[in-house]
Parts: sequence; C-alpha cells; structure tokens
Amino acid sequence: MAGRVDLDGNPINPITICMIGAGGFIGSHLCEKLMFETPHKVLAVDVYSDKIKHLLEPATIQWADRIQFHRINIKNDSRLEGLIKMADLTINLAAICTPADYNTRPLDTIYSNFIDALPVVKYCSENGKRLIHFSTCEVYGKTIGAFLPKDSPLRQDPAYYVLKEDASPCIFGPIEKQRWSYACAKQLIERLVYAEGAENGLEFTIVRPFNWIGPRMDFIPGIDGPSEGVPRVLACFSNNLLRREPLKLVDGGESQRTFIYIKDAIEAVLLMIENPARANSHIFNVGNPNNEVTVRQLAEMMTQVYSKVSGESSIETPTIDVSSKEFYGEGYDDSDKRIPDMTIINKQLGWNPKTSLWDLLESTLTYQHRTYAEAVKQAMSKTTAI
Ligand SMILES: NC(=O)c1ccc[n+]([C@@H]2O[C@H](COP(=O)([O-])OP(=O)(O)OC[C@H]3O[C@@H](n4cnc5c(N)ncnc54)[C@H](O)[C@@H]3O)[C@@H](O)[C@H]2O)c1
Ligand SMILES: O=c1ccn([C@@H]2O[C@H](COP(=O)(O)OP(=O)(O)O[C@H]3OC[C@@H](O)[C@H](O)[C@H]3O)[C@@H](O)[C@H]2O)c(=O)[nH]1
Repeated sequence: MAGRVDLDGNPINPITICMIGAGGFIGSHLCEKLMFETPHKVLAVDVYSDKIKHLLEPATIQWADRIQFHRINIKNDSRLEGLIKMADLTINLAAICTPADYNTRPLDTIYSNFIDALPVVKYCSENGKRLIHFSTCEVYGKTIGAFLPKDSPLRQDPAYYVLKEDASPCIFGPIEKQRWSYACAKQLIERLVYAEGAENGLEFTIVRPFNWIGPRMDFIPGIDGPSEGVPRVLACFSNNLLRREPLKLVDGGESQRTFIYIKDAIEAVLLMIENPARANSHIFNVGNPNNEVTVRQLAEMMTQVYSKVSGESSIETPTIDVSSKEFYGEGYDDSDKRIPDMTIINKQLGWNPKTSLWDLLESTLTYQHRTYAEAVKQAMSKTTAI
C-alpha cells in the first residue's frame, strides 16, 4: 500500500468515505476493495450488513479501525449529516433498484431514488463535501433505433443506439408504463446534482452502471430473500438453475444488455475516488460494450456454464417464454438495447473493462453453486416432504 500514486503521479493521501448503501451488492465489493487495497476509512451506512459482515467481524481485526458500520435508514435519521461532515467524500448507493419494484411500488421507487437522495446532496453541497452519486444506464431509456422500422438499415448504425453521456437523449415510455418511475427519478436527481455543481460549486461525479453482475447480487428467493421476491436477471436465472427449472424469458428474451464483471467496474470507481481532479463534474458510463447478448443468449450461456461448474447436465427444456404482464405485472416496459460509449471514461481515467461474459459467468456461477446449492436442495426436499 505504501507509495500509492494517482494517475498524475501525485501521492494518494488516506481519506474518510461515507458510503451510503454500503451493505448492498456494489457497496460490499467497494468496501472489500477499499479494505484490501487502500488505506482509506469507510463509514458504512445501510439498514443491512449481511453482505459486509466478513469485513466487520472481529476476525478481520486487521482493518477494524478503518471500517465502521452505522445501521441507519437515511429516510429519517438525523445522524446522517454528522457522518457526511466527518467524511471527505460521500458515495451514495442507496436505492430501490430492482425492476420488479418499479411498476408495483412506484411511490417507494420514486421516494427512494429521488426524495431520499435529496438530503445527501444538500448536506454535501452545504458542507463543501465531494459526492459520488450512483445513477443508472436506465436514464437513457430506449434507444433512438427502437423507434425505426424493424427492417431499417439505420438500426445497424451505432449513431442510433450507442449511449453517450453528453449527447444521447433520455427516452422513456408513457406515464402509465410505471417501469420508468425509476429512470425518471434517477434522471431528476442527476439534474439536481449537476445544478448544485453549476450554481453552488458542489464537487460531484455521477456514475451510470450498465448491468454490473457478480457474487452477492440480490438474493435467491426462499433462501436469503422472500420466496415470492423477483430479483434482477442474474439471480432469477441462478435460482432457476439451482432448482433445475426452466429459465423464464420475458417477452421472448429479445432485449439486449451488456454485462460487466463487478470487479472490473469497481476498478473504475476506485479511480474516480482517487483522482478527483479527473473525475469531478463528469458523468461516467461504466460498462463493457464487448459483452453484449440478448437475454435469450444470456440464458443459454448461463445454462452451459452452470452445467460445467456444477457437473450436472442441463434439463430437457432449459427455457420457457413468459409475458411481461405475467412476470412483472401491469405497467412493465423495457430498454431495448444498452451499449455504453466509453470515450469519456477512457479519456479521463484511462479505464477499460477486462473480463469476458463467459469468464465472469464462470466465476459468478461457481460462487452461486458453492453458496446456495445445498440450501436449495434442503429447501426443496422440505417442500416435497410436506
Ligand atoms: N448493479 C447494477 O448493475 C446497477 C445498475 C445501475 C444502477 N445501479 C445503482 O447502483 C446503486 C447500488 O446498486 P446495487 O446493485 O448495489 O443495489 P443493492 O440493492 O444491492 O444495494 C443498495 C443498498 O442500499 C441500501 N438502502 C436502500 N435504501 C436505504 C435507506 N433508506 N437507508 C439506508 N440504506 C438503504 C439497501 O439496503 C442496499 O443494501 C443503486 O443506486 C442502483 O440504482 C446499479
Ligand atoms: O427471469 C427473468 C428476469 C429478467 N428478465 C429480463 O432480463 C432483462 C434484464 O433484467 P434485469 O432484472 O437485470 O434488469 P434491467 O437490466 O432491465 O434493469 C436494471 O438495469 C440497471 C439498474 O438500474 C437496475 O439494476 C435495473 O433497473 C430484462 O429484459 C428482463 O425483462 C427475464 O427475461 N427473465
């Protein structure tokens, strides 16, 4: 750790980071990175700590003085401002961010992604503290190409689908498609952070993650989350594979996504943390444009990889089609395609993703199998016994 320097060759001084949402998927990986590889301190704020308990237990005393957990709901806790004041930098990850909630709990979604983030922005601005705010690739909504006729040659032109921070429009569906409640709330908080920068000098960076995936993402229904819960696609498909049931393809699985390994993405966040002069006032896409698949292709690849890592043959009918109304309910809609433009992050931070989709699925599904296979077997045998 000694002698660490930033991208301009200047020594990196240890800082204190107030990380809100530190107990979630991204937060847990960021806490690990900061504890394992840097001298920085973390004030970890969340309502849950299960995903970082390995960093908080006495056995990990090595960094006991560098990470503190604060069980705080930022909706209503006066301790938040004090923690932001104690820190040099605040990173806000807290949000409701699973699509199954956007159309079924639109009020909670809007409050969580906009209203609850307001005091965080205000305290940073008023106290002259730097903020890294987590937004989403969903702010782009649908691509321009999605509105062209299916056979239009322009659909092949990157100008109609590659998503650029400083050029692409944000295209959402109608209000009755409540899916867009999340994207719209995230867009408004981005605009507010940006305006605080422009009018009041807030030092900020906005991150737009493009489908970061890896170990500890969401939950397996009935094992470490509610039986009826619907997590994001990686956990849905993992759950199906663990239970040896067909993977459900929503509306034919035609939507396209680019997936990035969480560990590659965390490298980018660390560069933002340690290079404020290069990261401030920027909005960054963080994704892997080389890992594009349709959801159907993702299902096929996960089936193959899971078979390899578990040693179990795949089932006879590996996928089934399901309508979005059946799967998510009324008001669901979808982003058609998400390819991040990487020009700005390349120029400012020299960062590039490394891990291929196959490799990241192999390490992630090895983790899922090791962590859950036995528990799923036991849960299933109990249900059959009843
Ligand atoms: N994972 C991705 O690919 C992805 C993609 C786009 C955007 N994002 C954004 O990144 C951020 C983190 O996402 P994640 O995947 O780690 O999600 P996550 O759900 O695993 O983590 C969010 C954490 O915030 C906490 N939280 C929520 N409301 C809170 C409150 N009121 N008070 C205290 N803690 C609260 C939750 O308990 C959870 O631990 C979110 O803002 C999300 O919108 C993630
Ligand atoms: O079992 C499933 C689950 C999901 N899907 C499909 O898989 C695709 C990806 O679904 P995810 O649950 O990962 O969520 P999305 O990519 O649509 O949105 C995510 O994007 C970025 C973040 O802001 C959020 O984490 C989330 O909104 C969607 O087209 C969805 O309809 C299935 O076909 N079957």
